[in-house]
Amino acid sequence: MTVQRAQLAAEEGEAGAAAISLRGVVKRFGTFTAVDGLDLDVPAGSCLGLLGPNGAGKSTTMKMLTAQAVADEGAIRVLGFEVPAQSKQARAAMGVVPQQDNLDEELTARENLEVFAHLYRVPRRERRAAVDDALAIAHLTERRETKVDDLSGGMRRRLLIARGLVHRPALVLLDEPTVGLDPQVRAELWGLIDGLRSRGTTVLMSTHYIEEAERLADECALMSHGRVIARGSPSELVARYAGERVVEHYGPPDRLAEVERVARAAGLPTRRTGPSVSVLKAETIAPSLDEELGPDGVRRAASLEDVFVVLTGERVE
Ligand SMILES: Nc1ncnc2c1ncn2[C@@H]1O[C@H](COP(=O)(O)OP(=O)(O)OP(=O)(O)O)[C@@H](O)[C@H]1O
Repeated sequence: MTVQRAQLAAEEGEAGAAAISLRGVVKRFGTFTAVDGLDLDVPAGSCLGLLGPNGAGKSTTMKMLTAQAVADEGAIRVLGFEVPAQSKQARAAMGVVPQQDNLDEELTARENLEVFAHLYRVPRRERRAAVDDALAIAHLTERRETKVDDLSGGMRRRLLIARGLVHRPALVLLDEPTVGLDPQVRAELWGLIDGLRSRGTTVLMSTHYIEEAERLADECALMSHGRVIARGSPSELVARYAGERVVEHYGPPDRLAEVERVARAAGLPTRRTGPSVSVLKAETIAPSLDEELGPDGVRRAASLEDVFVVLTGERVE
């Protein structure tokens, strides 16, 4: 596919076209390799959740897509443009919502969006409608003349997202969109992100909140040590790595160690959660093994959190 053709396909959200493609991408900081041969495609029109523990390389990956960081090796293509060589064009076509709130507090919600509409070269006669649309998407129409300083934390976050949408990009990058927010504000933002997805905007969202990825992403790419170690829809990942059910055993440390030993000898994955050990893929446990594991297990449905912990060896927040 030619560059122009790929670009058109990605911009039009053609099924199967990759809006983002990374091949063999490496990023080093001194002797430390933060991104280690990353291959990743984000199909146009989908929402991909980049999930991983702290330090997995999610933010560095996002930064390389906007050329804020430059890869040491590999190839990156965003909406058909090569990055960093054509990063100016790529940045003009995508919306970026940063983790840090950098709104202009002295300006109103509307003025903040107007500045960006101008920066993103939205034609003058279309600017007003573009700003109005972005305000409406973020449910901020009634607050258009409110100074940012007087908006609540949740409203500011919605305005930050609206600002990333004002030039009607085909692709939006969201870096940890709800980090540190209370549950109510998080739920509001989830509604907003869900709306983007249903309008066909391609979304790449980094997060370390499992629930966020589970709730919003068509697919999750689980990152660890700078690579994607598993990818699929949340339900596919759960089925593949954790099965249908989990049995959770509570007890003193030696009892937990015993459960782990027995389960692992039978080839079943396990995870530790504070005072308990969970045995995954419990639906495959034969009656004799069930007896050996003991009657104290509590059964529950397997979750994406189980997958995260088993594959990354990390705890979740
Ligand atoms: N500018 C830098 N200089 C040196 N090391 C860096 C730099 N930026 C990132 N790193 C290191 O690279 C690794 C990956 O960082 P990155 O921020 O991409 O991870 P992350 O998955 O986004 O984690 P978090 O959720 O904590 O942001 C970390 O170990 C981090 O300390």
